[in-house]
Amino acid sequence: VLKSCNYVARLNMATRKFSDFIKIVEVGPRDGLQNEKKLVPTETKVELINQLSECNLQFIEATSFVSPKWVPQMKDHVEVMHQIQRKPGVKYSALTPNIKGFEAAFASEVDEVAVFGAASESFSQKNINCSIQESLERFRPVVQAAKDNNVLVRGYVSCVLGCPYEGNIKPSSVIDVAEQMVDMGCYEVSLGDTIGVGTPGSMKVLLSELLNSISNQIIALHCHDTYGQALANILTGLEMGVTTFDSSVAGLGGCPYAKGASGNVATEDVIYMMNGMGLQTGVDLDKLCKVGNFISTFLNRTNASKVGQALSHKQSPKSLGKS
Ligand SMILES: CC(C)(COP(=O)([O-])OP(=O)([O-])OC[C@H]1O[C@@H](n2cnc3c(N)ncnc32)[C@H](O)[C@@H]1OP(=O)([O-])[O-])[C@@H](O)C(=O)NCCC(=O)NCCSC(=O)C[C@@](C)(O)CC(=O)[O-]
Repeated sequence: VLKSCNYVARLNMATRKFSDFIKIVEVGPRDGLQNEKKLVPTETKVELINQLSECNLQFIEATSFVSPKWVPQMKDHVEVMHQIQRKPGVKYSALTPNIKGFEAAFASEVDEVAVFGAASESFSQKNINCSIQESLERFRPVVQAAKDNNVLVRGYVSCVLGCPYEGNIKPSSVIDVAEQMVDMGCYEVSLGDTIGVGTPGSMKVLLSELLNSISNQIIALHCHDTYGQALANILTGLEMGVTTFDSSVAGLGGCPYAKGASGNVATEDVIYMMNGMGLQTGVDLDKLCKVGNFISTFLNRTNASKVGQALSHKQSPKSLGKS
């Protein structure tokens, strides 16, 4: 206990923050499912989101209002938003690549939207069919329309630590896109290690440069776990004062336009680590493990969360992972 208290004290000193609350953005229903080859029935998506809401997750990315030709799995975005049971206090968000997506998302009463760009030209072309600069021009009216309607906008930057088409990406390319997103009015920028190639070394280099111009309080990390580095990268972010992390129940996920990328870091694993460090997320790990088992069973695959696997063999996980 003493050790973790010391850690939190050091972390607070490093971050000049007086709170030990960590914001978790659950992206399983969107990032987790978008790459599934077989269409997941709308009722299963709705059930997943409802169960996640019961775990006290406060931010759930529910779907994306993208072209059904590009990502068929998300084509039931309207139905999903209409059928979920909204739990008071939970923010349900969606991706919106353009104004058409924003208008549909707004009509479906999303609480927040996210625009998504990249630090790699090739990935931008493959994922959203335009250059980085064109994408930023396309996001501007989305952010403006959202502002006019009091909807918060998050910005994603993909490929911050590597690109499936271009390899290494310079921090300056990430910073350039992130700064433009902040300038246009995004309240938070999530840095995506889309193919999970980053290490604490490259994460530290990126954040050291990026945090010179953007506050750690508006940065989120979105780590895929392809090379098993996601928790280590998150810890690096924590040590540098980042307090918002994206994750996906049961480690589901991958991007349809980033071949070979595995799922996001599992939410269960992140919560277990935060609990062990004495950091607060408010998330009920016991319930979350059950949700991870539910969706893994539905998809007929092994639960990719280490914690989910370990705890499904124990009787009560409640006392575990606590400092
Ligand atoms: C951006 C576009 C639309 C450009 O696609 P485009 O083909 O250049 O767009 P367009 O404007 O020429 O329109 C083509 C067709 O799409 C329709 N359309 C156009 N927009 C919409 C919309 N919003 N909703 C529904 N339909 C739409 C439009 O109406 C038209 O329909 P048609 O006339 O041919 O019947 C396309 O490339 C697209 O949808 N891409 C999405 C790709 C995607 O979702 N990727 C995964 C999410 S990003 C990710 O996973 C990374 C992240 C965020 O997790 C972070 C990380 O890990 O790095």
